[in-house]
Amino acid sequence: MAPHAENDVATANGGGHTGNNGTAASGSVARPKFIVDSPNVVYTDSEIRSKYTYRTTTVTDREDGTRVVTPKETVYDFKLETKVPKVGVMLVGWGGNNGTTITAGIIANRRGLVWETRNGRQTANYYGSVVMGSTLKLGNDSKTGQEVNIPFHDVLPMVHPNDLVIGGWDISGMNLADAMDRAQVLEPTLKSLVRKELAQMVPLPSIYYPDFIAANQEDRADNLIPGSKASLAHVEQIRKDIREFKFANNLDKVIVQWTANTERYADIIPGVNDTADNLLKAIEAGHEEVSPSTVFAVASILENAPFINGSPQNTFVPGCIELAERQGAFIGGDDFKSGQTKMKSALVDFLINAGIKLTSIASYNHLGNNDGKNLSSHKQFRSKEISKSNVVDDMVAANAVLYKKDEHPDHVVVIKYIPAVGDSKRAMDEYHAEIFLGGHQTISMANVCEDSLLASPLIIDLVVIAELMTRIQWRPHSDEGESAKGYKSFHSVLSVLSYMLKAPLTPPGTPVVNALAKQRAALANIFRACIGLEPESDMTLEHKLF
Ligand SMILES: NC(=O)c1ccc[n+]([C@@H]2O[C@H](COP(=O)([O-])OP(=O)(O)OC[C@H]3O[C@@H](n4cnc5c(N)ncnc54)[C@H](O)[C@@H]3O)[C@@H](O)[C@H]2O)c1
Ligand SMILES: O=P([O-])([O-])O[C@@H]1[C@@H](O)[C@H](O)[C@@H](O)[C@H](O)[C@@H]1O
Repeated sequence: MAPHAENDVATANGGGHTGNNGTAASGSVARPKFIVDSPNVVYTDSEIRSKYTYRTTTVTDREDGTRVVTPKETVYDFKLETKVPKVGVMLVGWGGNNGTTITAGIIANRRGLVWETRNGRQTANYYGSVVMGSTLKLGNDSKTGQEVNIPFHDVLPMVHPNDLVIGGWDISGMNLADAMDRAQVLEPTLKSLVRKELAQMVPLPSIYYPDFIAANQEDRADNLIPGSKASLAHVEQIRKDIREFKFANNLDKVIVQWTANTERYADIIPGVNDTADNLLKAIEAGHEEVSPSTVFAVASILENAPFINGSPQNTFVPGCIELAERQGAFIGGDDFKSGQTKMKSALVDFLINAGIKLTSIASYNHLGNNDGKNLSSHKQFRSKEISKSNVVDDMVAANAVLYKKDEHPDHVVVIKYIPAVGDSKRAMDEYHAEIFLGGHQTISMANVCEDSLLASPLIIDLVVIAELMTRIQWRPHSDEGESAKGYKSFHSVLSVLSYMLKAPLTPPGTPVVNALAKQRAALANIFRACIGLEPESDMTLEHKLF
């Protein structure tokens, strides 16, 4: 049966319809990687529309003590624009270790560079990016029954990172080639191949409010927009920068991502940053408690450019979240989850779900890059300590067999600055647990994390997925035909980005999920729903019931 197509708008393409799950160069429609043959999926020349039945289970505890479990079905209509736009990404902190590394990495991939290393010839890749380096199970082969897995990037039409236009701001005016040298992350042979291009790239001047980052950063601050506290002029300058970057590069969309230094937490002050209007007034009044990252977030929201916070500070004060909701703009954060914490969330998920009672986590690391230098200041470290500590909370709270209410493992986070190791962070962790009959298990782990080489691919994942989310809309299922009525975007707070982040920001009042496997499953299954596919349950009944 030919796949369902509305009004035959889609033209047959080798018998199939020009369904559009593929990858496309920016601004074009991709050839299909696959088509979904279902009455619940409609392909047009510009959209994929799916009718999706979302199945959950509600639990009700009756007064007589009976617990009643009720399957529940909600039917949604999803609509995905399949044209892949031309996208730019503006990095705040572009001249830093992550900013220079991701810029060089995209150029290396775009040009297919190969360079000599002491281990032999190295070809550019996107390893460490879930979008570019991992796969998803599509289904089982109709003949052999074997799993069919496809590149994650192919499940829906997504921007290819090679097509991203990169720019941004930095309080340091150093060009990207010299900043790449300063970062001391990349092999000299690779640097020599991209140096000429990076030397042409100079970060835009940025805002610098000294009290928010370590005093030891002052010597970098030579590329500044005048003014040492929040102002509407700062918001307008950043908005202007975004518009001009978009125009100059003929972009359809711009995504703004904070990869600048970790700031101290901002105090949440009623009347200052508790509501959108108060925050805007506080910025106009130059209130000392409005941080540079919040000013960037506000400017991005007002330009309807998705803003993602790759650092742990509380950029998204309540007024900022309310502003994003009011403007229908996307925000996401906080704090890239790159090495030690990603391992922690996977290991804790495994231990607790194996019924092993984790009783303590000692999480130490030292590093010698500028991030570590900034974190050597207590207030900035405190921001990171919070994001690195809360990552186990949901997994512990979900297991009342092991943990009494409010009981949780001891957990300490230590970060030390040792310049000698540079960007090559040394993480050393000890996980101590109670096992059967009073026994104990102790897992000691050394994890050398090349911090920027682990974090930079996450910048790609965050940008590509945030952009994709701007092309997905939903509505409660309607039989009123496929008019555009009633569709709306996902909530402004993109909790779907949680897999890449230590402290996932979620819509106010909704739960935070840190379990790594759950985060990835949510991402994959939401994308499957957009093409009418059921969540991957891994039940494989086809291999059990015969
Ligand atoms: N593995 C990782 O690298 C990793 C993981 C999680 C989070 N992070 C966070 O990502 C951020 C960047 O990490 P990095 O290693 O690239 O740090 P970095 O210090 O090398 O780069 C930060 C850059 O931001 C610039 N900067 C500071 N304040 C600014 C402002 N107000 N406007 C514009 N630029 C500003 C600095 O000049 C510097 O170039 C840090 O906050 C870090 O905590 C990094
Ligand atoms: O993601 P992760 O490896 O757990 O955490 C890292 C920390 O271990 C490191 O000390 C810090 O400098 C990085 O910014 C990053 O936050």
